[in-house]
Amino acid sequence: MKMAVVRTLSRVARQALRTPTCGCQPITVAVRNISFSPRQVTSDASFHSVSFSETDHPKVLITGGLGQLGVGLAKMLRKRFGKNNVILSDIRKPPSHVFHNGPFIYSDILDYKNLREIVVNNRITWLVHYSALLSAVGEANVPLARAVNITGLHNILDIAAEHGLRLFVPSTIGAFGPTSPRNPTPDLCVQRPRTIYGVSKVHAELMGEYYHHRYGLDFRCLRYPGIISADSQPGGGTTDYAVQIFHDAVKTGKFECNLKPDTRLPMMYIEDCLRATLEVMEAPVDTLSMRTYNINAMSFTPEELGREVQRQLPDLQVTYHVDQVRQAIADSWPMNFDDDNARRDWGWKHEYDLPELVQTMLAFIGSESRIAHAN
Ligand SMILES: NC(=O)C1=CN([C@@H]2O[C@H](COP(=O)(O)OP(=O)(O)OC[C@H]3O[C@@H](n4cnc5c(N)ncnc54)[C@H](O)[C@@H]3O)[C@@H](O)[C@H]2O)C=CC1
Ligand SMILES: CC(=O)[C@H](N)C(=O)O
Repeated sequence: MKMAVVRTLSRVARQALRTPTCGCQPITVAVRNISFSPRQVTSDASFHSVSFSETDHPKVLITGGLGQLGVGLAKMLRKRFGKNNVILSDIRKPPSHVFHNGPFIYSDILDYKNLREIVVNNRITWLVHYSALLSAVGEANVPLARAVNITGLHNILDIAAEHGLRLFVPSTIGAFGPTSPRNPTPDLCVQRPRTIYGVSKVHAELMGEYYHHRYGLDFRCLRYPGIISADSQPGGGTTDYAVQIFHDAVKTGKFECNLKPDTRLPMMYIEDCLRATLEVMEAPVDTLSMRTYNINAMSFTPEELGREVQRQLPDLQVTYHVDQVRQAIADSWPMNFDDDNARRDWGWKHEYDLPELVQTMLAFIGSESRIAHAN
């Protein structure tokens, strides 16, 4: 009796593997090659895949483009691919310098139809998905973080798969947790983050890789360290202190840090981060042995950063008033990031270490503040 049941189950399983009953296509067939959408399958579906020859310029859409990273990325991509080939989008109103520097469009990633209309009407071929709630603001509003970072990502994945887009989704050092090896953290290890931000980013990594294997989606993902930029403000993360210190050092000569002096985290200057993003997007498929890579540049504590800033501005006073939420998050994140695979596979190489970072940031913010005083 038992053997008969086992035989029947094995037969059913073999059949199920041969002929999917879910209406899905066999695993080996890429979604764009057979005009099949994981979201919308109709009996008379007539989707066509976008033909994108490698010699053409891509047509890029950046979601969440008004945050810390999007405007800088658009500027770099527009230099390379032409102003009108890169569209910034967000749910916020763009400042006038952004609005007048190239195409901007309203797009809420939770509105699937609107997203699809933008992709179709503008013949988008690359999608850079920057919309997200970061670690600290995510903990302050978990339902919204879950909606934007998880439901929004589902919309992006389906649209990218349906229209044969090359999709970049950034992940983060925050995709690791207290049980991950922290010094250094390799690409593949335990990932049990304790924030909704981290959980949503692990979900994004896994879903993107799943869509790649299941539907042939050209998904590419880099885990960014904390990003430091002079002309854009961070959006509510744990690593924000490393941007604020430069503004306060120049403007007031005093900085109150919300992390403990010995909290070590991986960091990167924005120029390196944006260049890495373009490089991985342009990397030939056969160089990518993985679809999610760590990238790194440097690693420091608030105390070490303060000392380096004081080499240029010796009067800077640094004090500490620890934010318990951010400290708990930082204590669960990598201290150092192992990015050997990115360096080996597609030639990743950072240009800014701590001294160059500090010089560049102070030069930029100092000259802005001198211009502001002169006006
Ligand atoms: N800045 C950093 O240090 C790091 C950033 N990343 C990732 O890079 C990406 C970009 O980061 P940032 O520019 O720093 O983020 P940010 O927080 O500065 O900007 C995110 C943008 O998403 C937009 N947004 C929110 N809800 C939206 C919705 N429903 N539809 C469309 N847009 C929406 C916001 O208006 C905002 O402009 C994020 O995915 C983030 O997780 C990863 C690691 C480090
Ligand atoms: C490292 C990140 O992902 C971000 N800057 C944050 O601190 O939340």
